[in-house]
Amino acid sequence: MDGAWSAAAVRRAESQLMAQLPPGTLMQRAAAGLATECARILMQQRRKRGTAGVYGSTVIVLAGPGDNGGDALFAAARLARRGARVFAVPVMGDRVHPVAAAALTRAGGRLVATPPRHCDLLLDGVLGIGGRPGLPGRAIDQLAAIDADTIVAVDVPSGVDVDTGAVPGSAVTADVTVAFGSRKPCHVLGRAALLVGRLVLVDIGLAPYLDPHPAVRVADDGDLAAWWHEPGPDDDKYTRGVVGVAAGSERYPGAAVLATSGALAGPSGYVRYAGTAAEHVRRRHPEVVCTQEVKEAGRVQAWLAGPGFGTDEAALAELRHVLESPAPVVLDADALTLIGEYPSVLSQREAPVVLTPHDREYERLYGSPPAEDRGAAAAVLAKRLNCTVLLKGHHTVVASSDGEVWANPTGRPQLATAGSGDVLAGFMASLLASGMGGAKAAVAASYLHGLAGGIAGAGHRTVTASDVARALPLAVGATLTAAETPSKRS
Ligand SMILES: NC(=O)C1=CN([C@@H]2O[C@H](COP(=O)(O)OP(=O)(O)OC[C@H]3O[C@@H](n4cnc5c(N)ncnc54)[C@H](OP(=O)(O)O)[C@@H]3O)[C@@H](O)[C@H]2O)[C@@H](O)CC1
Ligand SMILES: [K+]
Repeated sequence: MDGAWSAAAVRRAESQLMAQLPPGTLMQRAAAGLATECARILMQQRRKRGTAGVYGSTVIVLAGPGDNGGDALFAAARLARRGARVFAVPVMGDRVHPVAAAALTRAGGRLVATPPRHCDLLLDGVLGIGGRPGLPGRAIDQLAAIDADTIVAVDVPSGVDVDTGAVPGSAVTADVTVAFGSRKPCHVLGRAALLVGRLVLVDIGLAPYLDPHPAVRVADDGDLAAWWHEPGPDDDKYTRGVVGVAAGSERYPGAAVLATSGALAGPSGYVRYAGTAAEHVRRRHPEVVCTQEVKEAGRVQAWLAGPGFGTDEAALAELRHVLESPAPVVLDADALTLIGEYPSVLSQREAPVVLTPHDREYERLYGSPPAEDRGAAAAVLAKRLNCTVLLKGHHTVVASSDGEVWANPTGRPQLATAGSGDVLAGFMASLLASGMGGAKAAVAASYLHGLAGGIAGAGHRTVTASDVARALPLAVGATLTAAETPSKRS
């Protein structure tokens, strides 16, 4: 498991590490890693666009008053020694890291009030983990005036709320963010995560000192492999888990087809469908056993209820039947609307429930839209309803009722397509049926669904929900293989 640590947790780890090192060592490690990445970017730009490599390139630094500016200035000094023309602009009066500014000047860089209008690379060293949200006015003006081929944020895109990923004011939009020691929540949560661009982690030796419980957990291939239930020689279709899908209607048969596609792509051995779109499901998936009603479906190890299901009395009655079962349940789409209207139907429930709201559904359940701190927003709803909550978005968040928050690292815009959520919900129910716990199933489903979106959309192809369902087994295979041979994943 990987994670993202709050600014305070990073500072605690940093002070333990620094106590054992000569002064300035950590900043030099950070600056060296940053300069290496900048040099790589400049070389790539030369190959692609025929512009300068490091030698002869123009680099502008927006330098804030603290150590973040220090990192940027020391890295820029390294680039200046390799022949880059470096201009550093102090953006908070004259306050800049004095030792780093002197190092830059010695290397041939210049501190200026007005830099060139165009540069090959702009280093955002305005604010790091000591920054409050928002940017100083001079930084805003410079960002508007400078045309940069690539913007590299130092540690975090300046202006974001580091611990929550909220972006209440102006902030830098980076092409690449070079982060030191660990991810911070802003790299994986909320609108801030959209400003990060490609994230590069520089190892500065902090890992052994970080709290084992990060503020936000981030799953990796190893977690997925550890949680996955591989069928053994004694398994049969029942022991692998039976998943029940209560979805779709005469009006929305597609939701039933897509949700069962998702369920069939998962690890369970048997998929039952209960609902009025049975004919459509049977035609598309002859392996699914269909009934008209939940009551007739027989035993299952996990249910999905909700996609395309309707919100009328018949749907409410079916939802009640699902919730009466002792099996874990995923509630999606129309089931969330029904829970918002009749919250008492959840109150008797003891077996795990996973809710999968997008923002409007969240509002129906919670009474107000999710806060900009989406990790906290998911966690308060999870606690109130004693459920796991998967809050959908460009960076999906999962919160368990005991306060664990996970950010999904694999999401991508291609997944914002009709029916994609039905596939996700069906797949998640299959993971639950195979014995995975509520939060793990939600985390694993969003992780693999994101990878499947990438596989289906490779080569910038348009992606449909059916494509995502077809790509899910490939995503599973790639993840389990990569976990065995970590170097195989590019
Ligand atoms: N931790 C580590 O492991 C390592 C950390 N390292 C680096 O240190 C960075 C953290 O540096 P840092 O603590 O000096 O804080 P930083 O973010 O540069 O800025 C604080 C200054 O900004 C000001 N200020 C704040 N908000 C503002 C606003 N909205 N608008 C305007 N001004 C604002 C605030 O002034 P104040 O107003 O509070 O007086 C203060 O002067 C970290 O991100 C990483 O890059 C690496 O070198 C090595 C390993
Ligand atoms: K920064």
